[in-house]
Amino acid sequence: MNLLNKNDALSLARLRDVLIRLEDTIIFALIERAQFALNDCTYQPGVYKYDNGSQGSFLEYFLHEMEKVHARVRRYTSPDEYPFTSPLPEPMLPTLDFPPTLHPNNINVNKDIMERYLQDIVPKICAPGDDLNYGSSATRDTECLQALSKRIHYGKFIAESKFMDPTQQKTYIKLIQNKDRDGIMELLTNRTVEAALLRRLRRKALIYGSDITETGEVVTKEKEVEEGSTATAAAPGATTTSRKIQADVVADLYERFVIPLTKEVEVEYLLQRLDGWQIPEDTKN
Ligand SMILES: O=C(O)C(=O)C[C@]1(C(=O)O)C=C[C@@H](O)C=C1
Repeated sequence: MNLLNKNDALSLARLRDVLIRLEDTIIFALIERAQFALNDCTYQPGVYKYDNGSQGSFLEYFLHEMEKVHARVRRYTSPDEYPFTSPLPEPMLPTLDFPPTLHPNNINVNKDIMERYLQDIVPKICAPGDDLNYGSSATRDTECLQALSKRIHYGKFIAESKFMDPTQQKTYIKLIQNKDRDGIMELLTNRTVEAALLRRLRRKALIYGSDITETGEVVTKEKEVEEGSTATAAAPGATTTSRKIQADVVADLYERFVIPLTKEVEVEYLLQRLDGWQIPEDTKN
């Protein structure tokens, strides 16, 4: 998606295409993380002494160092990129002129994303234990977190696109003026799109998580289980083998966490949408 082009950034069909592409990024990132054990010590504060004075966990240290470099190459000046850490340095590249697609807002749900990722996702996809691959786990964690953050914050563009729809704008304005959070949530919800997304995700996760044998046979995780394969067994309580994740885990995490947080971003964005905005005369009544 070229966010320097305003038409691209506000077409609902194009935005949904971006979300579909990000599904692939997220599934592969999760599969990559699932190769390594939980490595809980990378998430606990104070395990190591850090040269940047950080008191947080190894993951936070790593994220901050990486985000500093990314900030220097202006990653976070793009309206679809949100950092997890601060303070960050100014870019060394000249600023790009993004057209003002989004209404000014202060929404950043990365704290919630981090919490859910650590509490719900990592324990589901990784085998318990410690395999000493701390750098590899943290690298994969940052890839998962960045992809999830981008996907979820795309809710802002989607909300803007829905708000700008002339057939809906009047209704949105009324709901926003009444601070009717539930009404806004209901209006922006499209259950058909959500159901199709979950079906597609299950299929994708099944295919991406499969192995192809030398004879070209596709061996899915489900099949391995059915046939009592000797492939690396999942650790007790974990829902994965050491390399692949189950299709249902991905769909479940979208259903319980990715879609609801995206919708939360949409609602929050819309609640701020009228601030400092001149309501057009023809939508006033
Ligand atoms: O596609 C949309 O209309 C969105 O708002 C995105 C999304 C999603 O998170 O995938 C969220 C809410 C809708 O109910 C459907 C899908």
